[in-house]
Amino acid sequence: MRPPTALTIAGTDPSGGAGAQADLKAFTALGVYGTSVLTALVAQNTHGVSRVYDIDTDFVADQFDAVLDDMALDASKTGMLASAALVELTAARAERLGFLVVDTVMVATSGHRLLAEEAVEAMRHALLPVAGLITPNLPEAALLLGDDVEAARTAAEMEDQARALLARGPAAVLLKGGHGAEARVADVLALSPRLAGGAEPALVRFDHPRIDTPHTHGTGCTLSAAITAQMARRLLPGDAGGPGAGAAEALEPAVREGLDFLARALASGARWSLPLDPEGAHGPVDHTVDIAAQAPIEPARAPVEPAQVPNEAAQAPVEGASR
Ligand SMILES: Nc1ncnc2c1ncn2[C@@H]1O[C@H](COP(=O)(O)OP(=O)(O)O)[C@@H](O)[C@H]1O
Ligand SMILES: Cc1ncc(COP(=O)(O)OP(=O)(O)O)c(N)n1
Repeated sequence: MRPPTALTIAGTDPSGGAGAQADLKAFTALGVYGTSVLTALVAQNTHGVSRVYDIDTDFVADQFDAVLDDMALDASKTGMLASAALVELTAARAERLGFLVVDTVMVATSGHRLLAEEAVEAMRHALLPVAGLITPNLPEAALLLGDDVEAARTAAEMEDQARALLARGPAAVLLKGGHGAEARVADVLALSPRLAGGAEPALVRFDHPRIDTPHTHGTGCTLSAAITAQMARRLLPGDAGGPGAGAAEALEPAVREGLDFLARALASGARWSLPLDPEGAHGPVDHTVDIAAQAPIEPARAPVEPAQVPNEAAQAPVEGASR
């Protein structure tokens, strides 16, 4: 038996909240076998990115070969692609990636560039046309539409931009509204006519309460990975390659369940205090939220309160703890 299998093509986050680490956690949490092709090594944590170490394009190609020569993929997602060369390398392999979710990562919340400026054009002409779903946030959607386009501010503008992005070739667009400030967050899913099975694009609006938390590091990565995992679980071999009947039926529920998973992970992560210095930190979401709910694991020690950290207190064995 082959389990549902997915690939993330992404940069790293050693602190575990974003990038390939977040993607693999989300795949695992949702019962999907995760594989990875790393595009850049990023020194970052809940306070931001300090350094990016590029990986040679030919070594990224070798990683693709290692996975694709060995395993069949139901779905894949891209995160940080770093350069135009890596955007094009990925696009050239699209046919073998299963249903392809493109998270159009460009700039980290901390302001660090994760995609070279000149690579935006490669994303527009090479990757958008081969994507099953793209998941831009508001600033990314504007930039994909043109260098002088402004981010959408209203629901009507979001719908217009989602439709305009569909015209660039992806089978579907999820325009994420997390960057607004309203009490409710709205995301718009636009399905191309070929996916919606009609003459016009179909629009679905997802509206949910904004969770009051500073811990939003990796929300975009986690959402796109959760949708990828849901597609991998739903698609039969043969469905994934094009926006056929299987993908059309699977996509809306996959997006809905991906958003629900993220909402649970955000709500649970809101109670965490991982950063040693909480001032200005954006902690991760809780990818284990469902696993912990299904099979509660007895804590090996009492939870550490922030005041006990650092460092010796966190490392000293807690009395009565079994490890
Ligand atoms: N505080 C929040 N409460 C609830 N949902 C959120 C919150 N922040 C972000 N989201 C959701 O997380 C997803 C990613 O949001 P966004 O911040 O727009 O993208 P990115 O992380 O790529 O910049 C979206 O679906 C958005 O609705
Ligand atoms: C390696 C890597 N890839 C992507 C991101 C961006 O993560 P995202 O989920 O869009 O949100 P922030 O972490 O920027 O809040 C990243 N930081 N690192």
